[in-house]
Amino acid sequence: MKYIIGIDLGTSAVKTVLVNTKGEICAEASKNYSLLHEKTGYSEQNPEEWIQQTASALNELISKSDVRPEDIEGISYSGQMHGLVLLDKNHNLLRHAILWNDTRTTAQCHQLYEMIGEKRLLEITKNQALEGFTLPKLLWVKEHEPEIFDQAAVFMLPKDYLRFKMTGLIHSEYSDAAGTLLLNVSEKKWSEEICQLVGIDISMCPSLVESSECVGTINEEFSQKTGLTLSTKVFAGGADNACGAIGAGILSSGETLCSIGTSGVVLSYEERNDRDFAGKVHYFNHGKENAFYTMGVTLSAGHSLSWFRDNFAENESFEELLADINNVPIGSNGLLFTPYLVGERTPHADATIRGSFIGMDASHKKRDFTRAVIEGITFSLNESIEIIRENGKEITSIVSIGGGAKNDSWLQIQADVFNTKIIKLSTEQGPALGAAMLAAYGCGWYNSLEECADLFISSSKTYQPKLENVQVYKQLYALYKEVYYQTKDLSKKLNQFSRK
Ligand SMILES: Nc1ncnc2c1ncn2[C@@H]1O[C@H](COP(=O)(O)OP(=O)(O)O)[C@@H](O)[C@H]1O
Ligand SMILES: O=C(CO)[C@@H](O)[C@H](O)COP(=O)(O)O
Repeated sequence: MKYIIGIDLGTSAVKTVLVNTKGEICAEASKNYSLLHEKTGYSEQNPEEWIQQTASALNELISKSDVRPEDIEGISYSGQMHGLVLLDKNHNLLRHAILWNDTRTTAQCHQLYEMIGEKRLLEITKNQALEGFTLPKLLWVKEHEPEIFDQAAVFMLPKDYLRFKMTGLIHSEYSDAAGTLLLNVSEKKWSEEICQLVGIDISMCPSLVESSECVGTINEEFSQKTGLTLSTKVFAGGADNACGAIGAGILSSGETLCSIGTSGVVLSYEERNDRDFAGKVHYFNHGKENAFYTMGVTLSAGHSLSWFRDNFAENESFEELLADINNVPIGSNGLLFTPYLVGERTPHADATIRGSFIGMDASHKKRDFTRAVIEGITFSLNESIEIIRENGKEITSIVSIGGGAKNDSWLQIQADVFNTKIIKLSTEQGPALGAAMLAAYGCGWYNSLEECADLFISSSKTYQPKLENVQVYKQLYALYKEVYYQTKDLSKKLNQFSRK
């Protein structure tokens, strides 16, 4: 039997899966790492930790599976998007990675509009200038750490750095490059025009390949660290949301995904490279060749729940914390939560907005707060669904993946708030499975990703919207949407008192 490995370099952990030719998951191993929040709005990670923890997860994966390393034919990647990794000319790291949920770059986003023009930026990249994207981070380093920027020879995205450490070779691929604001999304090439206008040398951009392309094999150093053989083929991989979509079978028009990890994402497949969403949702290249997707992002989706648990229910598992939410009525007894812990992306591109509980009263218990957090995250994702629907998409079913798809009550809440059927898959491995599928397809096991999806993916349960719940949620959702406008200015004023 032959095997492939999928690696998902997430924000909270690296997850690895070993899959056989029948699409069966034979082993899983995961290792956590930390987030560094040195100041309000900052979010960084040490890329060396990604490498150490991936090596340790792969070691565990191989030893517990008992497969012969020479039977592992291919390996591929999914990675948290947008993070900036900077290397010098000898390919040494210059600083910690600045991550997708770091919001220090509001000034650089304004500068980008001044240098390029909002309309032209949108024409080339299909996206707005948002704090989370890579180019504003590059400009921030240029302005605030010139001594580091002067040494920078190449920039990389998180999983591309991991692949580089495993092969010694530097590449980028379209699905992740799309999230940098340096890619001409429809023409699939780095934009010389943007590089020139913002003063970035285009040689800093790694060469581009397709997600399923073989870029090399495992190098000596990583083989020694993990037990992988030098003959295992390495495929480029994709952005975590592209891989999440592949791993959920979102491979043709009309298919939509909801992924609740640290962030929350609503993603809809697009065949064409020329649709105009006016930057209201992201428009990126898929991991499937010449395909695209639109996507709305809630920055703190799962993060809001883990923040709540870590601070107010420290010793409880997510299962324990959520056990009681069905004993709380829809609307959490008059409590609303907005999940703006680190600002927001869709539909409000606003780095200074902060979260709130509205409607607290003396009768509220912890379970009311817990349900309010779950409902608030789901309302926020519904704002992205609303934009996609308003632009002519009919959404009649959504595949739900990520940590947020582990809980039955939450899946029913998604069906009721989104007013559509929700499909839960039989494996929880979304992006890691998508990465494994890229390796399986790249190895030539199947003629297409679709053929691979038929074998690898199956649904385990569906959740239908309940009409009476849908009606109540519609009223609550209208109130939820008002909270942003009512708290926007307050958040700005409070900002001066936040931790610097
Ligand atoms: N059993 C569970 N029930 C509900 N939510 C969960 C559960 N387990 C994890 N989560 C949520 O999922 C999030 C982690 O999702 P995951 O997809 O593993 O994240 P990432 O890929 O961002 O590292 C947690 O922050 C938490 O909010
Ligand atoms: O910024 C985005 C997408 O634009 C995030 O979705 C990141 O890609 C991180 O994802 P998770 O770690 O939450 O899966």
